[in-house]
Amino acid sequence: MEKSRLGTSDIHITPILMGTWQAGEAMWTGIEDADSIKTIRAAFDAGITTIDTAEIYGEGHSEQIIAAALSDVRDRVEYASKVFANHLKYDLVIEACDRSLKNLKTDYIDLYQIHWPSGSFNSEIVPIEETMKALNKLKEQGKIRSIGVSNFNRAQLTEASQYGRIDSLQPPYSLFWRHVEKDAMPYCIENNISILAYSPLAQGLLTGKFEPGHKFDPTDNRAKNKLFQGENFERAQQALEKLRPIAARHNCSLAQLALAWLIAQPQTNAIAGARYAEQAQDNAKAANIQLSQDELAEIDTIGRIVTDHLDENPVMWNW
Ligand SMILES: NC(=O)c1ccc[n+]([C@@H]2O[C@H](COP(=O)([O-])OP(=O)(O)OC[C@H]3O[C@@H](n4cnc5c(N)ncnc54)[C@H](OP(=O)(O)O)[C@@H]3O)[C@@H](O)[C@H]2O)c1
Repeated sequence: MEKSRLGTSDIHITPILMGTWQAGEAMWTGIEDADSIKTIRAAFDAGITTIDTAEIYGEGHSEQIIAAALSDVRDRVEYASKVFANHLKYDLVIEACDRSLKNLKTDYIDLYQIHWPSGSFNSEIVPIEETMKALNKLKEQGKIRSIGVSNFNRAQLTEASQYGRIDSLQPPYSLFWRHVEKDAMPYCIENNISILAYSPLAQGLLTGKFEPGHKFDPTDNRAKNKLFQGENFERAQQALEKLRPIAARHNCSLAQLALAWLIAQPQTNAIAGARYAEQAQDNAKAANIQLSQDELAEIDTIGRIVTDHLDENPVMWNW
């Protein structure tokens, strides 16, 4: 898989990243640790070398699973982890990073991201200058190789950039939710900041596997995702019907088509979550699909059937 530079850093990342929010028994997804380890290893074997995690995913369990899957190939993978909104004070950032290093069984994290802006989830307000000071210190010490932010809007990203180099933004971004294009994306393009899109399959909706009337298990948080409800869901089905012939022309799945469209957007890489090895393998193949300019424009228009009717992030509850 051809890698690209992360921001202006000397790190190179794959266009499809492996998302590990779902990894392991600590999460609601009901996946056994051994299966998550196999899934992450399958992603690596399929060419995905950049792995996204966070201290809050299973309270460090996701990071431990990544270490179990990939420690023997550490020099061939890039780890991206995150510090949560309740750990943004100087000392807490340093401690959180040390915990993540221990969980990941490594002495450096390639990309360390602020997961949510201070104040999110009722966390204490911490000036961004203080958090950036800690991140710059960690970078100086070689514990992290680059700094990123997630769920920041343009104003927050601009402010954080005053205190140090930001190499990536991780926003929710898919064919069905494109708010970042109007907000922070132009700033990222001007300033050479990579976009690492999360929920790129709209939590699985873009795979086309959910039929009308689908009922989620009550423990599945997607039951609260507005894209899976009412008119949004109906519009999504209309859009998916229009995408099917394009996918058929490329002999690919709808998931691959949605990811291929996304990674063709400026400076954009996609963090695809996968519960099973087959899903990770399927997603990795999206990197080989070449869409023409006409097809990109056609897919763009189809996506608007859904996204233009949404006025807030449908997957807001997510981590
Ligand atoms: N920064 C943040 O605040 C934030 C927030 C959310 C996520 N993330 C990151 O982004 C990653 C991805 O986001 P996400 O998990 O929310 O959404 P996603 O990647 O859009 O969807 C992932 C889900 O789609 C289904 N799926 C994936 N590939 C498939 C395939 N090839 N065929 C069929 N089904 C497939 C799986 O669910 P089922 O098997 O259950 O159907 C999987 O759990 C996370 O793992 C995490 O690393 C970050």
